[in-house]
Amino acid sequence: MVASEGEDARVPVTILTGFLGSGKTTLLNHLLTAQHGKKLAVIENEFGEIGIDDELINTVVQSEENVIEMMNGCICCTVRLDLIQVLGKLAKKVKSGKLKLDGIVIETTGLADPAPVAQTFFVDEEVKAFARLDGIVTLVDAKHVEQHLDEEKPEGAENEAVEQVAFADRLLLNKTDLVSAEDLERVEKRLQSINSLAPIVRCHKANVSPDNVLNICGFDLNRALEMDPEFLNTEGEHEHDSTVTSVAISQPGDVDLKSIEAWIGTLLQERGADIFRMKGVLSVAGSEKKFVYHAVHMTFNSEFSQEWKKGEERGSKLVFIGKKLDDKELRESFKACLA
Ligand SMILES: Nc1nc2c(ncn2[C@@H]2O[C@H](COP(=O)(O)OP(=O)(O)OP(=O)(O)O)[C@@H](O)[C@H]2O)c(=O)[nH]1
Repeated sequence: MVASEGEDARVPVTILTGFLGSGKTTLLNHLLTAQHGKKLAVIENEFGEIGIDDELINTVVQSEENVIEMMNGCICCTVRLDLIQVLGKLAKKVKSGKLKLDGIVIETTGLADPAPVAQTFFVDEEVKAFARLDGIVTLVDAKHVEQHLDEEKPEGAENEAVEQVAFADRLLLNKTDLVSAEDLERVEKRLQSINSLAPIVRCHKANVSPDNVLNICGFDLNRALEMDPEFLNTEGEHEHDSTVTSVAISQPGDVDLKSIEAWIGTLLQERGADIFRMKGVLSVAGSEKKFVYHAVHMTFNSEFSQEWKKGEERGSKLVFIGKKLDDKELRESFKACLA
């Protein structure tokens, strides 16, 4: 597409944010399968040292059609330079005519503050010339958001859930099936009290029209500066709540389904308040399919999904994010479930 005079020809960028388990990957899967005719590049960022989200993105759409880039680590701190690099790589391909791109979607980790990610699009000259920040879209888990907004943080640490709502250009109030109409009203009022400008779209399974997410022309630098006068200060420090940590387990071989179910059941019951997020792709003995599970606090979902491919090494990957996680204990109790 050739831009007409006055039109911004830069690639629009959407930052997808939202607390752990709010539905970002679910939305991404919709965006990648919807018939909008746009070619998107997706940049995935994960907290924790092993990647698992790429497994959770519908492999059908992980085709040549879409460009998926992975980055591990916290996007708002250490991996900012990686982000600039990934964007630089995309810019080069677009410039040389190898790639035509209608949009870039950056999925941040559930614990990221979107402001420093947004800042990248205003302070790095090369990035600025190639891409424009179109909007910050924040997924909100209707069932758990209040608990995270209310959370007392250690001195100096920011509340990421609040930042994510405050910086949103659009709020997608997801998981409407898990709460009552009164709860929804109350949550909506709470969101408006933090951010009165962002329109709120209610949804189930993050099923919204791509028009609600892509090319919304939502980001306004002046508003960002009003909220945070230090928005463009690259030296600015921010501190995460260090009591929230992650444990990642990667284990070759098969697990026994019954033992795993019992183990997860106990964790949900006994640790559901402290474990914000669990997810895993497991190799279950006797099954040709991958066993995928998700938990957001005590809400649990699991299914046998895609088949193991021929020649693919079978094994399990699990991630836990939360408070008071005991690395050693989690590993040992998981090992007891091996087949
Ligand atoms: N009941 C219900 N579950 C949902 C809804 N949307 C998403 N989920 C489930 O919530 C879980 C988390 O969804 P994800 O899309 O992985 O969330 P996420 O924000 O990408 O999670 P992280 O990347 O770990 O922060 C999955 O089991 C989803 O199937 C919804 O509207 N209702």
